Amino acid sequence: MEDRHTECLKSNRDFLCSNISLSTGLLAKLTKSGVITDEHLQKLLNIKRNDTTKAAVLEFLTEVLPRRAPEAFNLFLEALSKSAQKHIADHLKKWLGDVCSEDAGTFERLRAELQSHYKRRLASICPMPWQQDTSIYLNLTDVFVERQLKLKTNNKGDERIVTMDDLFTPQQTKEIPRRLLIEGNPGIGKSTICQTLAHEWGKQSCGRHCRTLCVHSFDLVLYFHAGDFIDEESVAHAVQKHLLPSDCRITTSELQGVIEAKNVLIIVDAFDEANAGNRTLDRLIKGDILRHKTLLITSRPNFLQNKLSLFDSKFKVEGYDKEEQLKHVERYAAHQNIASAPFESMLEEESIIDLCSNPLNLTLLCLLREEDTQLMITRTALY
Ligand SMILES: Nc1ncnc2c1ncn2[C@@H]1O[C@H](COP(=O)(O)OP(=O)(O)OP(=O)(O)O)[C@@H](O)[C@H]1O
Repeated sequence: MEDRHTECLKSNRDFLCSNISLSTGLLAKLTKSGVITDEHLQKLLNIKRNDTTKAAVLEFLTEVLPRRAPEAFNLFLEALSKSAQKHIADHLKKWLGDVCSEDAGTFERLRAELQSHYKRRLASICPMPWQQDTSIYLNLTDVFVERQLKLKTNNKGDERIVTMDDLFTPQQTKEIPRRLLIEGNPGIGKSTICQTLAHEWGKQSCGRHCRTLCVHSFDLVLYFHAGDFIDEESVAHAVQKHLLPSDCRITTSELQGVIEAKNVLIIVDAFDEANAGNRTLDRLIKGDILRHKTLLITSRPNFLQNKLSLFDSKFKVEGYDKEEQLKHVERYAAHQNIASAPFESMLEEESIIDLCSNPLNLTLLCLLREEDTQLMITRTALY
């Protein structure tokens, strides 16, 4: 039986014990629809005969009904309605309706808070976060270059190139992947992929990601750095501390309820930076908690070796190809409102050609080139 139905029976126990009549009509309907077996029937009749109807109802509510299949609750309501006890079925339905609308209210508030958080915090990229004072910000939507990923298709090392739109597409097993891993070298664009996914979701509409099972198919997207889970006993605690404003009055148990009930994508960036002693993250990856939710982890290579088998889909993100390099510099130039020719010629410069396939290096080279278009960029200038 579903948790909310068990909760409903528990919260209305007094009312039900005082009001239900275990009539022959009700018992016959419960037996016919398979809510109770002949054995249950005999037991309930014995209790009713030797004790009271209340005691038999209590046995039914606590020992029988909660252990039956998920559909048993609705069959029970149907049996009540058809045996002249419709007012009891209506009472339970109303209780459920009230609780669901409370949950819906919490969900809507949480969704709105997260969307506004992502819209505010993730709209720009800061390519040099270590330079706090003179930080340069680039508009994510303007400069983002769509990435190709390599999806591992078997254990022999075969791979297939996919786009970001294919991230959540079911692979061989035809089941929606629940544990996804993206690995890639430093500066290759893992965090930017995560940021884009959360930011796109925050924008509410599908936009260009509408062709497949995209990020908008999730009710909620929870976007974390791996370090956000350190010392947090649950995902709900991490949401409250890292994703919500401190005056947002959604309790951790409300958060837990919404996370359990909804279709949630949990994005965790930079496993390599904060995996030691990170118990909640470990439990998430193993599926000890929230195993039916979708978890997307990013990491530099070789940090998840003993956990690789836990992932349904494994992707690699590698350096830019020539076309992506060109897009990167064109978008950068358009963003800064300057001609792209000097940036395009930079891509052909012998001394730095190998550096241009790394998005971080290429961004820094663009910043250098913009500072002084006469500057002949050398590797030394970059470092
Ligand atoms: N798809 C992209 N489009 C445009 N710029 C990008 C893209 N990916 C990365 N960049 C640029 O490269 C920089 C570094 O990328 P990012 O932080 O995503 O790399 P990373 O793989 O997470 O690195 P690390 O492992 O060191 O954390 C970004 O700040 C951004 O300037």
